[in-house]
Amino acid sequence: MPLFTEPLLAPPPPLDIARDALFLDFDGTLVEIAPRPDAITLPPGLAARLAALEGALGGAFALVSGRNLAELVRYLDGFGGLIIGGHGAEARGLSGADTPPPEALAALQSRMSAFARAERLLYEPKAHGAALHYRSRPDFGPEVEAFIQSLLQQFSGFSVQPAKMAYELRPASASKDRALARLWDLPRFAGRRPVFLGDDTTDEPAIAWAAAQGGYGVKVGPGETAARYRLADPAAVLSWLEGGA
Ligand SMILES: O=P(O)(O)OC[C@H]1O[C@H](O[C@H]2O[C@H](CO)[C@@H](O)[C@H](O)[C@H]2O)[C@H](O)[C@@H](O)[C@@H]1O
Repeated sequence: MPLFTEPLLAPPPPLDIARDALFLDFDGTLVEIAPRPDAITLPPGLAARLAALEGALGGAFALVSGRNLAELVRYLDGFGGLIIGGHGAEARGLSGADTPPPEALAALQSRMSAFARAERLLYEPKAHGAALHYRSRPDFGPEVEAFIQSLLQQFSGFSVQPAKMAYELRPASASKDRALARLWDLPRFAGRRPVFLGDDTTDEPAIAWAAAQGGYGVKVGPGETAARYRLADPAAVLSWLEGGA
């Protein structure tokens, strides 16, 4: 008898463009995970495809990522819609939504960068935090986590954000679900049902938020989740978005 360690979930029903509001994560959801953050390969015509989707949804669409907003804007040149970056700390298209960077940001980044150099890790500075990637040293996760936890004792205003082969520190007040709750007041979302697609731990609060508003979440890839549906990978996401799942 097979032993299932995670819920078996069906693919989502087709998107209802007249009724749904769509929120998409970036890394691992639209774009395959790569060895380094700057080594991703964008699916052909991604920005134009997102722009078309946004139009079809009457603007009820946003990209919601942990990445720096500036990077997302650069990768998606040609898509002019709503973007949430920095795990909810930054926004394009929503005035007054940006979280001020925590006061201790520069000191914190200097400690993380020095640790990365000493331990041969990849350091990723962010506008509101920073990440330590240990993909090149896959067994080193516990040490990275312990170091990140130790920083929490010394610098206030941050929360730990686990990511795929990485640990990040982000502003404690920023999260994807809180950012979505702010977006949700925009007139374009009125009367719609939120649908959130994501692949990682940072996406689970947003998945729960979508369900609490009467919508649903879709987990991309394997792993435990509160989502109602699952798609295997970014290729399956793109196919579903184009009506082919
Ligand atoms: O919220 P997301 O759009 O999913 O962003 C989460 C983090 O994604 C990036 O890191 C991850 O993807 C990299 C590229 O595939 C990969 O090399 C890394 O191991 C993953 O953790 C990004 O670098 C982070 O800033 C995002 O927070």
